[in-house]
Amino acid sequence: MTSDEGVPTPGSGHRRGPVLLRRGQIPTMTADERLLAAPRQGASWLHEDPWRVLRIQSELVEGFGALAEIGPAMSVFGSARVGPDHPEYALAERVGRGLANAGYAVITGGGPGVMEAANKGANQAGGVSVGLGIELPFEQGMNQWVDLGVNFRYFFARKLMFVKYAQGFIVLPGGFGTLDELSEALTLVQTHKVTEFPIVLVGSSYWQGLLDWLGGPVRAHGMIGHLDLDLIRLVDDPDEAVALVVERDAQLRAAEDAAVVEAAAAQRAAGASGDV
Ligand SMILES: C/C(=C\CNc1ncnc2c1ncn2[C@@H]1O[C@H](COP(=O)(O)O)[C@@H](O)[C@H]1O)CO
Repeated sequence: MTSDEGVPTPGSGHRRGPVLLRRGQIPTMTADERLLAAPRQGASWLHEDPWRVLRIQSELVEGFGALAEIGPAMSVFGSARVGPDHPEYALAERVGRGLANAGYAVITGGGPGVMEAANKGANQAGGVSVGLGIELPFEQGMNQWVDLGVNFRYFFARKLMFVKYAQGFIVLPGGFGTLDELSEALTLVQTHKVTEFPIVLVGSSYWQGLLDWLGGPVRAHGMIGHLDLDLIRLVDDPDEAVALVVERDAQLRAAEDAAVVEAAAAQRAAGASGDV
C-alpha cells in the first residue's frame, strides 16, 4: 500500500482503483459481499445512471460488433413520413439501388419513409441493407427491407454508428430528425473531428432555402466560415448524388493511400540516413 504521496505506508487506507478511502469512508462490506447480499433496496437502480452507462456501453459494443465488417458504406437520411407513393420515396429507392450497384452498403435509420425506400433499393439491387433502428414511444419496428438491423435505445449511440461506418452521406428532404443528422455530419467535418467525407443533399426546391439562409445571414453574421458551405453539394438527380459521393470517396481514399505511401517513404529515407 502507498500513501497518496506515493510513500509506502502499510495499512494507511483503503484503495479502490485510483480512489483512496480513509476512516469513515472505508466501506464496511467488501464488493463481493455487496454483490452477493440479498437485494434490499428494490430494483430502482435499474433506472439510475450507473446502470444506464452499462446499457450505453453494451449498445456501443453490439453496434461495433454488428457493423465492423459491412465494408464500404454510405448513410442515407430523410423523412420518416413519406409513403410509397411519394416522389421522394422513389428518389430514395434510386439512391439505395445506385449505392448498392456501386458496391456500398446502405445505412439508414431502419424506419419508414425515405429510410424504407433506400433500404428497399439496396436490398433489391443485392446490396447490404442496414437499418439502425431507434426505440421510440410509438414503436414502428424495422422496415422489411433491412437485412442487417441493430436497435438502439439511445439516439447518440446510434448517431455515432451512422458516422463511424459510413464514407459519406446522402440527405433527402426531412424534418427535425434529418436536420439533426445532417447537422451532426457537418459539425464533425467542420471541426475536423472526422476526416472530410462527402455530404450531398437531394432536392433543390426543398434544400435551396436552407442553403440561402446559411450562405446569407448565417455567413454574414460570421457564424460559419466562408468555406464551410463547400462541404455540402446539392443535386436533384439521385444518380448524380450517388456519383458525387462515390467519386469524392474515391478521391479521399486515393489521397489517404498516397499519404500512407509518402509517410512510409519518409520513414525509409530517415532510416537510410540514420535519423531514426
Ligand atoms: C414519425 C414516424 C416514424 C418514426 N420512426 C423512425 N424510425 C427510425 N428513425 C427515425 C424515425 N423517425 C425519425 N428517425 C430518424 O430521423 C430521420 C428522419 O426524421 P424526420 O424528422 O422524419 O426527418 C431519419 O433519418 C432517422 O434516422 C412516422 O410516422
